[in-house]
Amino acid sequence: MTKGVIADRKLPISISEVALASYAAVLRQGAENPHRDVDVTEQQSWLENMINQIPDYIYAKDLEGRFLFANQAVVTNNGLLHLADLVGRTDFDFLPNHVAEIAAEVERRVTETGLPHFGSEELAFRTDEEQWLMFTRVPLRDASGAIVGVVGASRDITAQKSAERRMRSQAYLLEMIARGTSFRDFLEELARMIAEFAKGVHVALLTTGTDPGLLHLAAAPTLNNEYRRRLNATPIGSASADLAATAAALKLAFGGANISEIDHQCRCLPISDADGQLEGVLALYSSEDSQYQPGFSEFVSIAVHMAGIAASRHRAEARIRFLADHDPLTGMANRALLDRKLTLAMQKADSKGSEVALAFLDLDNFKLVNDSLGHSAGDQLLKIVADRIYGLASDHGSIARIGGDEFVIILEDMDVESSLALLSLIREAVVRPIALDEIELRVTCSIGIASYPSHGKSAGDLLASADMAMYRAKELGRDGIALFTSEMTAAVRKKLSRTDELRQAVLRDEFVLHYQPQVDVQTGRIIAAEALVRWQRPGEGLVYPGDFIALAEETGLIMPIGQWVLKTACRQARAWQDQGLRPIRISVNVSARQFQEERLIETVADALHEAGLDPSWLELEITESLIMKDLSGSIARMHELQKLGVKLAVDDFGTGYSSLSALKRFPLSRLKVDRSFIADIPHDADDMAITSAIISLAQKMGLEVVAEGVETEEQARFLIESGCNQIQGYLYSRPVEEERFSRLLEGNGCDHR
Ligand SMILES: Nc1nc2c(ncn2[C@@H]2O[C@H](COP(=O)(O)O[C@H]3[C@@H](O)[C@H](n4cnc5c(=O)[nH]c(N)nc54)O[C@@H]3COP(=O)(O)O)[C@@H](O)[C@H]2O)c(=O)[nH]1
Repeated sequence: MTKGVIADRKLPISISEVALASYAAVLRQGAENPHRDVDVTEQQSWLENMINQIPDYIYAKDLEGRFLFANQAVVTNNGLLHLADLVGRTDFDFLPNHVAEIAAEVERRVTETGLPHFGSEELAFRTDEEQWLMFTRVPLRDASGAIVGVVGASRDITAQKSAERRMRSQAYLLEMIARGTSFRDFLEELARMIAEFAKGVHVALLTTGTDPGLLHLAAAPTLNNEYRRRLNATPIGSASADLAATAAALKLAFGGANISEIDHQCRCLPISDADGQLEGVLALYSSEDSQYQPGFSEFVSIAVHMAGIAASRHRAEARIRFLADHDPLTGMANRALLDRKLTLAMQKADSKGSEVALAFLDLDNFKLVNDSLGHSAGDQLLKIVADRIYGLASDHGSIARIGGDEFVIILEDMDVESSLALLSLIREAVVRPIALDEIELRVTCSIGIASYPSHGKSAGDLLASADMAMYRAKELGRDGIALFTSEMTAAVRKKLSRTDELRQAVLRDEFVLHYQPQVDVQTGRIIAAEALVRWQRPGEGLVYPGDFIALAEETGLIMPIGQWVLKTACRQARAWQDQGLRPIRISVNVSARQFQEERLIETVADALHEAGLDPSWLELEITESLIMKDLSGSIARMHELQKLGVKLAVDDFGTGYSSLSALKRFPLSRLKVDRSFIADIPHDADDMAITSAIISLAQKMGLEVVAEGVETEEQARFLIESGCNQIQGYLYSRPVEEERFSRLLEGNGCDHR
């Protein structure tokens, strides 16, 4: 009846064991009390009926293994109808010898030792389907207690065994996922496991790949190469959710191989990741002859779920691997991958004796886009620019994004000259209008080119050369292309050391303010002082702002310098007031970076507060071109400053192309006519016309107007005649140190209050 002892274990007493014990007790009672024959017969029939209702297998055998008794389940399981057909026969009459021998051996041990044998799990081979039984065997004793045979009971535990197996498989699959087994190996193992749960069923696991709409065969362990080839690149049913269409396509591919005579059914189950995105399908090919183990469907559901988890993990790992080498925004190579690609390109060029052109592309004023339109608009713009660069350059080389708005293009087998045509096309493509939501933008770029092997022997050096060339393009007015020259290295070295010196100057407090008076020509009084910074560089003397402000702006050092200027100027204005001098306005230049800095309002308020200066005595000079770079942002900022109570003046007025309608929106107190218009008065009629137009414009708008750079009497006369009463320039005084300015103020007519 059974074969193959798998394991021994104690079980809680089952109903069949109770029945067995009762039956043995009844037999014993009958033997011990002959006067109760009738009762015993009745009881025996009652007991037999009861035992026959039990689905477990219960039997008794003599010492030779012959059946003495069995319930109906045993009779039926041996293919018989009546107990009488079984009694007297042995397992050897029903089972192959080697199988019957296993049971006989266990029963022999029980009868010889008198020890019961509890809970062995045995695989039954009677049915075509796998069947597991749990056996218990106890000695059968006669009235004297002598062992006369064996009583056995077994229970079908196939469902329990299959549940255990499912659990084990599930645990194994989870372990594979946790161990990071490759997705392909995982699917191979999964397909094998499913195939083991059903005979005559073929399993194919297909995954979605880079080709949209196609499924790629990942695992089909029971299929030969011809089938596998046919199944690969099967189209996914429309909208990927149409699994019936997918199944039909897979069935067609399977049948198309014409290997099997049998008409197979194809069932498709979607494999989805945690977000419900289709990652692949599980295709099951079955025929009428297919046989399934209990719990097959449950295992398939678990398998599909596990495949989804593995797919999610696989996707996450692939993403992590991708991000290690790529820029997440544009998908382009990042700096690490660029270095590797560039090194490889250089090695190839060495072996071929060719050149590599390297272009460094930086967008001009990209920060303004970010600051004024927000980072999301900035990101959109970068993606569009990246696409344009990619569209033109991808056939010729590799492209990387290595910083916010910095792109690098490696052009293999190209010298600098031949790369120029392509890079010009890229520059033109970048500058084409870009539509962002409702705004249309234009952004220019500066490109620097360096060439291997002439301009750098390592990837780092070559990139630094291209970077220097790009900076040269910026210096030349942006929106252009510059080639690297060896002089640039010297210039860059100089710039680097200058930056370092400037940084040290900030730490060592090497700055000083000079003050230039602004005079009311009607009264001859000094009405304001412009604070102008100088760098007292040890061993070099005074360095003027023209030689370091741009560098400070570029390196960000303008922030601490500007803060110092603001504080010192406010303190000085207050000090003059404290000395009893007539209060005058102090005018301070604010650079682009300072103006855009978030904490500007706080910085100004702090400087005023620390100095104890009334805000109305502080004027901030902002250049017209700075305002025009981001008109609405600048106006908003100007209003914030105005709320503090400080005055605002537009420096270099007339050079920044502000429209009249824009000018009306600026909360200004003064316009400063740029000295470039004053310089050629009285010789340049155009400048004179412009100057008088600016003056009358200011008057009409109710603004004060001051002319800077006034060096001659003629210039002053012209300005006074044109209606400009405030004048600043060498004619009255150069910028001077604080002490000298105090004396100027003291001796300036009715200086004292
Ligand atoms: N962000 C900051 N910028 C500053 C600061 N201090 C100065 N600056 C900027 O540097 C520019 C040059 O300044 P400077 O070399 O001091 O030149 C000033 C005057 O010396 C010069 N000037 C004045 N009168 C005349 C003249 O009659 N002729 C002539 N050729 N030059 C003259 O003009 C400069 C002042 O110009 P402006 O500011 O436009 O009124 C200077 O322009 C500032 O932008 C600082 O602290 N922060």
